[in-house]
Amino acid sequence: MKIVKRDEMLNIERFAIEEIGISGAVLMEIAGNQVADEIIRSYPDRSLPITILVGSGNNGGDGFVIARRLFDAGYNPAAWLLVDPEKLQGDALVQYRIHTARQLPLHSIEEGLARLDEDLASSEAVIDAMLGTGISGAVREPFNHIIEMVNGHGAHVFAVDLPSGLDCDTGRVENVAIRADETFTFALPKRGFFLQDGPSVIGRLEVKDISVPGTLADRLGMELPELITEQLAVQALPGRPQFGHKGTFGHALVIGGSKPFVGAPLYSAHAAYNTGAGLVTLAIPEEIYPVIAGQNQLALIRTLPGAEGHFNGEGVEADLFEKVGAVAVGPGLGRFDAGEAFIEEIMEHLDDQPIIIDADGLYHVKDRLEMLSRYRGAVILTPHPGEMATLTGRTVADIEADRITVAEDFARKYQVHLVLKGHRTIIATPEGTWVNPHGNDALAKGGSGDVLTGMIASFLAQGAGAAEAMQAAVYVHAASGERAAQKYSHYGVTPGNIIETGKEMLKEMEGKK
Ligand SMILES: NC(=O)C1=CN([C@@H]2O[C@H](COP(=O)(O)OP(=O)(O)OC[C@H]3O[C@@H](n4cnc5c(N)ncnc54)[C@H](O)[C@@H]3O)[C@@H](O)[C@H]2O)[C@@H](O)CC1
Ligand SMILES: [K+]
Repeated sequence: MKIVKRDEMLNIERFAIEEIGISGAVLMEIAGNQVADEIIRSYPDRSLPITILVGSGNNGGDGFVIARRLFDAGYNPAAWLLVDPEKLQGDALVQYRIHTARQLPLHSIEEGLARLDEDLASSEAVIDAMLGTGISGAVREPFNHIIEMVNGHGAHVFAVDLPSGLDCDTGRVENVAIRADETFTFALPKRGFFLQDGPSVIGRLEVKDISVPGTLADRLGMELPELITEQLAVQALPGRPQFGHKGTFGHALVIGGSKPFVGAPLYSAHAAYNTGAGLVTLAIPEEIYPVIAGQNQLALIRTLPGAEGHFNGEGVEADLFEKVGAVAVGPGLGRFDAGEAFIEEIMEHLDDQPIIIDADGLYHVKDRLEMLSRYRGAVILTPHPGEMATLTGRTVADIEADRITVAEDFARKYQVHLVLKGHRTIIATPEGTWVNPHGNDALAKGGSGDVLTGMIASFLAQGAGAAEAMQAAVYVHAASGERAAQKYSHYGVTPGNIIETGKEMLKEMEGKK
């Protein structure tokens, strides 16, 4: 499913209205019906107190449709028009006229905010049809006060298209925004849901079909980021030939580890093994061999010479890469003087196998990005925002302000594949962009990134293309975080739990393949 900005959504809708010939009022009718149906499904009790907040634009028009449909279904919602009816235009005015012609009850803002607050205080559900994609700037009076009133009460809040106050494109909340429990968005998910404040105000997101399919975006030649869904991840997952042997499923090489970071390469190697790699080799500095050997029963171990608890940059020889299908360098690597040259040498030994560069591996390539552009195979970088700041010379705040654009620009400029981690991970490649709506705070722990790296390496070794391996791994990793938090609490999830739960996710996914 594609993700859109305001102008893109408007262009698609304009095309649907002008070229396809489905009128705006019809779209509004479908949109309002879709939300009303959800509310009726959620609350079969017709006596439930519901307040509907209707704004001045087409988002308010949707609110009129919802109100009418709920009255027709036997509910008695308190519908509040929050602007002077003189200000209504277009399809919203059409809906207002239908509402009044039907002689359905309608409260006016003239009755005062105190009276509205009484309705809000006694409501079980509030429907926010105040502001949608058309918002510009900070929320103005009286909507700012009304939003604070809604957020101050405990009712279940349904946002229509988007929570009022959220910017559709940037995900920024300028002053206030509705904190929705559920957002029913129309046609396509909006970009702001996945950026900045978006994820914390949208609640559960559901995309409602309003007869404006995403395929219209293709017809208009729009290149849009795509949402990572289970279905997409299932397709991306490499196949498993039934009679394959360990060679069929590839050999992943993980290069990393140092005295302070012994666990990191182990997590990567174990994640690779537990997601299907045929063979995993762990290349570590010789100094940490005893600790690693004591904790590892799965991977083959290769030691390289070290100094002061790190690699010393030597010992990178051709046989290390024999029959290796994918390489991950960085987990637990740490920083050492020869780091830059070490990674350069690794890349020189490779033919065109995909290479993932993670953690301090990223630090060591920050001044050698052209080397990455020149590499014959796929280069996958997996920075968190801090590492992305190091790679780009920008601030973390800059990166977080528009993660999608930052990731896209970097991937195109250096012709690399990027997993920009964080709350709503972005995958950007020279060919396309994907946004991951899954994951939670349970993943925000040391070791979690090492697991992700291992999963990507594993899928690459099993023959997935770079973009597919990233999509499948990002999905499995994030969805496992969500699933594991249900079992072990958000506090208690460990990277090991992510690996274990990842197997449950894979079990479900292979059944759908
Ligand atoms: N265009 C279409 O074909 C469809 C649009 N739909 C609905 O239409 C919405 C977009 O409608 P509009 O473009 O009319 O925009 P909105 O209804 O989102 O908002 C525009 C109105 O809000 C006011 N406004 C803007 N910024 C404000 C601020 N900061 N503080 C207070 N008031 C502010 C404007 O004066 C204007 O009256 C979508 O979100 C969706 O809900 C749906 O009915 C489906 C079809
Ligand atoms: K809204």
